Amino acid sequence: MGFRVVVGSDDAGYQYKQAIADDLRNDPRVDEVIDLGVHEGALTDRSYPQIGLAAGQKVAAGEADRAVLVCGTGIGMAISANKVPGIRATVAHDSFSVERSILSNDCQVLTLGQRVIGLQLARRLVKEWLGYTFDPSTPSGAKVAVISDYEHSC
Ligand SMILES: O=C[C@H](O)[C@H](O)COP(=O)(O)O
Repeated sequence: MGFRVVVGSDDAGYQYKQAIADDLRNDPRVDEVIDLGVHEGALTDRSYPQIGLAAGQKVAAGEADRAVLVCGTGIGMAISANKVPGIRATVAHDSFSVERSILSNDCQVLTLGQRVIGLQLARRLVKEWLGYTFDPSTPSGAKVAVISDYEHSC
């Protein structure tokens, strides 16, 4: 079974979100692309907090496996998605960080900054990101479990 991937952006990340959504729809590893907007790419009343929170909720509810979110820097999307219990989101603009975000940290959410990196790098990073799967039996699994246990205790 393939990935169900949420995509989302604010106005500042709209063009990259559209390109990444197209790539995902053509990727055989992806079963479903869920586009939470924004859909216009012009000024809207929804910005990174609304989209980041909605994406996090979708993943936390089990309605999607992962999310890739784009804003100007990736920072606001990461902060917003991380407010949803159970979500581990990070901005990552290089291959190694993208790899470790899955293999070390089991992040379900990758965020990118349209004002920070080029489009072709962003597209390549998403492609690489889909190739990694977290293994909870590795030493990293115990570390991520500390975070999950803390959340459950709150
Ligand atoms: O992290 C926030 C994003 O970069 C956003 O796209 C731009 O935010 P701003 O308009 O508040 O600078």
